[in-house]
Amino acid sequence: MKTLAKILLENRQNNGLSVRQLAQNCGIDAALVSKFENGNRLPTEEQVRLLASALSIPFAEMRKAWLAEKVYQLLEDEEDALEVLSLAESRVEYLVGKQSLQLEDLSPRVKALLAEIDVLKAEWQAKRPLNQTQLRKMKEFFHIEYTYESNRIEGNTLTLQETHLVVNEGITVGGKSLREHLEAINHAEAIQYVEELVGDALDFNPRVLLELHYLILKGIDRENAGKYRNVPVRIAGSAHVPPQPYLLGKLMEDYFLHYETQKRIMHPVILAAEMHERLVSIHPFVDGNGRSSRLVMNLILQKHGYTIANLKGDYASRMEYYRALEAVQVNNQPEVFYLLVGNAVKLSLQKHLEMT
Ligand SMILES: Nc1ncnc2c1ncn2[C@@H]1O[C@H](COP(=O)(O)OP(=O)(O)OP(=O)(O)O)[C@@H](O)[C@H]1O
Repeated sequence: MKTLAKILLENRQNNGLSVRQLAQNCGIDAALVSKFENGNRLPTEEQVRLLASALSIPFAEMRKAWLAEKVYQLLEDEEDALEVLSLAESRVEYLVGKQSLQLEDLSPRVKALLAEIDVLKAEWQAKRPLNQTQLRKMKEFFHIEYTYESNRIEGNTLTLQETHLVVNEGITVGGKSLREHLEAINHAEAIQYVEELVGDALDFNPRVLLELHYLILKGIDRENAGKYRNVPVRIAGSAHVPPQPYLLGKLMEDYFLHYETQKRIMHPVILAAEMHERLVSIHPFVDGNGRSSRLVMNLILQKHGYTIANLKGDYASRMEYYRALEAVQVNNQPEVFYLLVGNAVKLSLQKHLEMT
């Protein structure tokens, strides 16, 4: 890209104008115009507008060169200029990258899956109201399965049956650590909180996220439960490096802003997948990011009338989940993750329908 100085000089010469003539045409002092052309001074935005008009250059084009020059001037003496630029770039991508994603932007494969899901959802909703005992039993079944699988992703070794005994019967399982017991109990409590929110006017917001995280780490990590991290983190085995802690405040602000702007635009399944992926990619907590993000996804899904999407914790499924996250983070390809979440939503609706 040409510098602003070069654009000015070349366009003035191509227009057959002297510096004085150009200065007269745009009402700017000739000495100042010379400084702009030499790169010794940067015009104001208004001066860029006047120069663009006098030289018949589209203002938007010239403004881009002007903004790039401003960024350059800001960073030219910085030792870590490239690193700062790449951090700023990821912020900008995050802000504008997918903001306008709408149904028509999705691939035919994702759209077809969403169409199937919405047929199933309509069938599920047509079953309402379900018998209360039946509903309670179903919830008990799916909540335990969800706690089991989500904690299994995290490395918890309780079996499905043991998870049931710990959560529903209050039984201690021999040979399993206190932490594993607490993880099961905490996750079940966090689902309960999600359930309350589903029936409540309160929408997903920063306080809800911190509360969910607090419930996940309650009694396990008092120092970090319900708090954003203030240390850098790495995700084991992943090429994705979560942002430095000093960026978290702004990133989380953007995260919730994104939710507010997209919640009435995006398809709910895509919205839920995105809020999940963005949260684990930012990785705002020292621990418990995956479990919290999966709960956020399920809060959004259930608020829109879908059933709990359960990502499985067996080795192959876990690898598929991590690969799908990396595809978004490293290659900016969210499709695989949308399909993964979409398939989990579809399976969940099918299982719920089979049980009615
Ligand atoms: N590229 C990636 N590869 C693997 N995991 C990733 C990646 N990006 C984000 N993650 C997320 O990081 C989570 C692990 O982070 P963390 O240990 O803080 O969460 P957790 O809730 O304690 O554990 P888990 O999510 O494994 O249950 C993964 O579950 C996944 O959701």
